Amino acid sequence: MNSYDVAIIGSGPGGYVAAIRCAQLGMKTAIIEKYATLGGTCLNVGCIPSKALLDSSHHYEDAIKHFEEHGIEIPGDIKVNLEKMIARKQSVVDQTTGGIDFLMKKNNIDVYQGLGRFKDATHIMISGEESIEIEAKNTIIATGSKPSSLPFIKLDKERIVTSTEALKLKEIPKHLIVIGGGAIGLELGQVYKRLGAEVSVIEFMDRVIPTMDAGLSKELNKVLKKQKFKINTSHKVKSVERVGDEVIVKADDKKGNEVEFKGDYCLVSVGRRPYTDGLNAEAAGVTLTERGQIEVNDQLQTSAKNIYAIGDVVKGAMLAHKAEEEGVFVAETLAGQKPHIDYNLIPGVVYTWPEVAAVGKTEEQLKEADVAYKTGSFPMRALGRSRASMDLDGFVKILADKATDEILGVHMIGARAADMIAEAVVAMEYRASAEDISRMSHAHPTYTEAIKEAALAATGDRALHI
Ligand SMILES: Cc1cc2nc3c(=O)[nH]c(=O)nc-3n(C[C@H](O)[C@H](O)[C@H](O)COP(=O)(O)OP(=O)(O)OC[C@H]3O[C@@H](n4cnc5c(N)ncnc54)[C@H](O)[C@@H]3O)c2cc1C
Ligand SMILES: NC(=O)c1ccc[n+]([C@@H]2O[C@H](COP(=O)([O-])OP(=O)(O)OC[C@H]3O[C@@H](n4cnc5c(N)ncnc54)[C@H](O)[C@@H]3O)[C@@H](O)[C@H]2O)c1
Repeated sequence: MNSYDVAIIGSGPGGYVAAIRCAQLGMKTAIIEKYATLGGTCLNVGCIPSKALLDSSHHYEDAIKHFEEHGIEIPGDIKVNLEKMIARKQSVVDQTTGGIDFLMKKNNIDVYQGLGRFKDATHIMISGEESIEIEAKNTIIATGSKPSSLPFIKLDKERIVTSTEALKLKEIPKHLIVIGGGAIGLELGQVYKRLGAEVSVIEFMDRVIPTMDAGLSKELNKVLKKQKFKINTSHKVKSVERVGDEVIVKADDKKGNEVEFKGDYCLVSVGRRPYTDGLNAEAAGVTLTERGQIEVNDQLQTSAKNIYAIGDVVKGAMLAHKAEEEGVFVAETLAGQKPHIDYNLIPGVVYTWPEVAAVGKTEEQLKEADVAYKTGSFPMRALGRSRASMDLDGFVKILADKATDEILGVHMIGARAADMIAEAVVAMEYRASAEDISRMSHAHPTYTEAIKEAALAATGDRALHI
């Protein structure tokens, strides 16, 4: 029987990064993945394919809507070849997952394909083409998550679909009904909106992206409406039914009146659930929470001392970079180091256009905690860079401690906000004040000048370009 210092179950961003770090630190490492390709949700049916389709659909939208104003004329019709678009997405996925195979080989990590199932706390059965057993001194559970749904919805995966199927539709919906106005609903909704679908979003809460700062929700809502999305907030879906090629969704609005939506496809994007099916966690003495997550302490250690859990299957944000940080954290803990993760500084991004990005506390959280804070905002439209690209929507908002000026939260919506948020993370990691950012030179013309201007605004109303 093969024996390892550490075995990792699941090869998503949590698992494969943990494996690399364990191998770097000299541990004999195995990784177990039930699917034929490595990379988990993120690389196969999540972050990467969704961004590939967002990119392609963005090019198409630019071509049909914006090329002309740039003085670019294309004779004849511009058409979408959906099959080719989906094939390009798949080739991006294949290259990326192939890259993980390479990294496993480079780091001498043994890869097992098959479902990992605990026999006890130090033995794992792997049922793939043939069944084998391995021994592991330590195990990291990184089994991720699956789409969740509502109890009354029958997902037929043809017309009533989750994100997994929405990444490979065979036709552009005429009318896509999206249940859930979070990251998945809005990102994939925007893909099909750009390709020509009518898109209706039905959101239970009173705003889209309800966990982010309310200012971001408001601005995104405004921009999406301009893009002709139909947004229905404070709506409680009560039935979803397929009739032939039609999907009928019924919901109650804020006043309790029934509203009916008829479309040809329905995307159910109401969150994801931790995935532990087939793991036999209890045989290893690993307990789950009421919500089905693996229970862990602050060291990400489960109720079994030699077993750790990371990523979507434990508490916290369901994000690839959070899973990665946790993978490194556990590997370094096993090596006797004292790593640290500041969960307050894990940024959140929604890859709509304009992009939405944030780190730290929202205004709502600061109010709730009774923290005295000040704000500085700057609109993207006041930047020369934004005018050059005609990306005028959005703003940067900095929240800083009223007494000390320390930055407590940064919230932005605009072109390339996903990349810009890294500046705020660095600043907050070093506990910078708004004045610190306001005194740093930002290249001109860039979108990042809005961060400097917002910092100036937070430091005594000193913004220069408004
Ligand atoms: C459409 C979509 C878009 C997304 N976009 C983003 C984004 O832009 N940015 C971002 O940060 N996050 C994004 N996410 C979320 C991100 O994909 C997850 O947070 C991330 O994949 C979690 O990583 P993980 O390693 O915990 O688990 P996963 O990536 O889910 O990987 C778990 C792996 O474990 C395997 N597994 C499970 N059980 C077993 C078992 N018993 N034996 C063997 N293998 C097993 C699974 O097959 C899977 O491959 C997106 C998700 C979706 C669905
Ligand atoms: N850009 C990114 O980082 C990215 C992209 C996609 C997914 N993800 C992650 O994947 C996970 C799943 O994404 P998601 O968009 O499905 O979840 P989410 O939690 O981001 O959004 C789900 C939305 O559905 C709403 N909702 C819940 N129940 C509802 C109901 N009965 N009727 C109507 N609306 C309802 C919620 O209020 C919420 O706005 C999230 O944790 C997210 O962080 C991240």
